[in-house]
Amino acid sequence: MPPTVAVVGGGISGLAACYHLARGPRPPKVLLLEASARLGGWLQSTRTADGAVFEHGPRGIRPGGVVGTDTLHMVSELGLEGDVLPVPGDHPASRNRFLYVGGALHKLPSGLGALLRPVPPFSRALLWSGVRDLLAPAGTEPDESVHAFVHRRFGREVADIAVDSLCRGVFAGDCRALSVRSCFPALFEAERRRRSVLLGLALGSGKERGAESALSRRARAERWSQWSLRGGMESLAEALAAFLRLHGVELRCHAPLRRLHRHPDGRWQLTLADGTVMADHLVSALPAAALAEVLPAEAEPLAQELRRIPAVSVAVVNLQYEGVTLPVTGFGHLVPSSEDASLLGIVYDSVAFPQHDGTGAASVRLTVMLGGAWFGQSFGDPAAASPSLLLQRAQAAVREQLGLEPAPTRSIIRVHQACIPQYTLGHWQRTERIGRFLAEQQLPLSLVGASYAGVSVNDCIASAKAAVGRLVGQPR
Ligand SMILES: Cc1cc2nc3c(=O)[nH]c(=O)nc-3n(C[C@H](O)[C@H](O)[C@H](O)COP(=O)(O)OP(=O)(O)OC[C@H]3O[C@@H](n4cnc5c(N)ncnc54)[C@H](O)[C@@H]3O)c2cc1C
Ligand SMILES: C=Cc1c2[nH]c(c1C)Cc1[nH]c(c(CCC(=O)O)c1C)Cc1[nH]c(c(C)c1CCC(=O)O)Cc1[nH]c(c(C)c1C=C)C2
Repeated sequence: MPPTVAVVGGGISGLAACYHLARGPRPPKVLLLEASARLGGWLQSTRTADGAVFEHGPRGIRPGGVVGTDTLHMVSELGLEGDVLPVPGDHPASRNRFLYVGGALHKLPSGLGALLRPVPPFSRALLWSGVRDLLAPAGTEPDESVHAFVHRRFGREVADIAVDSLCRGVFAGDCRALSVRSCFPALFEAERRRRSVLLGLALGSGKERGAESALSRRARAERWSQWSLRGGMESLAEALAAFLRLHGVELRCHAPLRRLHRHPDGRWQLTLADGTVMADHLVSALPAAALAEVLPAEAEPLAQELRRIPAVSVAVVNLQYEGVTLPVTGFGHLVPSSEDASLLGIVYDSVAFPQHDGTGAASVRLTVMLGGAWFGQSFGDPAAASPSLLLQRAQAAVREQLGLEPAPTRSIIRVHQACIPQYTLGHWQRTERIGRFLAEQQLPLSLVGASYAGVSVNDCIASAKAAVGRLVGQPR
């Protein structure tokens, strides 16, 4: 009898873990347990009768690097090539990103001009920040906040405006609390290797590639900045689920894991709402805090570390307008916390993916993201936040920041509780202690997912692939 591997959590990480388990030469028996009624986790797309697609979670995946190449390989294997919607390098959504500072939109600087003369909202030419980085001594701390690191290397303005906004646009987080070592490992390592971040990045290896496919070669040739799928990001979860069913993986929704016990024979006993299941190995694709709740008493030191990995809540408001024109064209804009802490930014979805506009009247689709690390102070308890207040805030921001006066013709409001893990200062020590505990106790447990080593969809898929590789003893 092949061993049984239970994968808990049916988000992209759990689905990808099942995918890599199922496609091996001698696959184990694989069982996926998901608490909710659907698979995909934060991959959530609403498709309307008129053919429009609204994303409530991720909306674009980066094609580059090992992880981006590997994801495109998986997408090819799933037969989704024909559904990929690329954003090529010369597209406005690739070239233009904006900051809303001092009551106005500013295109993020690019090109030589911006390097040599001051471009608002920055008061000095960015050349000076570059020179500072080339001359500043290397840091010696084992970790530092993203803000402190960028302030030290590039100066206060870059930290307060550009990097504050970047952390809001990726982690919905506060750059003064987030760890540079864990959130931006490439920057941290560049400084360690070459003393200067710019030098380190310029001389970095950059040659590593994942599993190539025709799709990844096309992405490189056309310099895609990101891609989506015709049916939205949720189609990736749907295609994975179809592949897994075909390969004999048992997929169970409405199956929350309540408790874990180690059976005397070494196997896990999983307590579900309607009975128990035995497994030789467990892959947890749960958020860290959810795993902490189900661990047995003897794993309390592990549970304590897991509880120290927090996550922030984000309100996602999708809006559709008819008969309006955006004042600028690009991916979207971010708002630094000094301008308005509660409003993270606005994505101009129609620019990157007009294919998702549907067949109705010419429309503009926007997504307003609110809250993040500032959710509590801005809107109170996310479990009780008022949808109408969030809608009002989102509409007001669109009016003020983009000048769109009419009321939207469609709106969808979602509050995602604890949806983006925060790698705060010292996260690397927490993950090391977690790894040590698992090894010392020889627990048949693998941890994958956004809580540990990267929040992007690519990183989640890569963490699942690496964990399965370690489990079955093969590089994958
Ligand atoms: C608003 C938003 C926008 C984003 N934008 C992007 C983007 O543009 N590009 C990008 O690359 N990434 C983006 N991300 C990040 C990325 O989408 C997530 O990090 C990723 O989807 C997390 O996947 P996961 O499988 O690790 O976790 P989750 O999606 O959280 O999945 C965990 C699953 O576990 C289940 N579960 C919980 N408890 C139990 C239990 N006890 N028993 C069984 N099941 C349980 C949950 O129901 C859930 O389905 C975004 C995220 C958000 C929230
Ligand atoms: C305003 C809030 C958010 C927006 N997107 C996210 C939040 C919290 C979440 C998110 N966005 C990206 C990722 C993946 C990161 C990766 O490594 O691939 C996640 C989790 C992609 C991304 N979005 C922006 C940037 C700079 C990045 C990093 C990758 C890249 O350069 O493409 C910018 C951005 N995000 C949002 C807006 C409005 C925005 C504006 C320019 C929305």
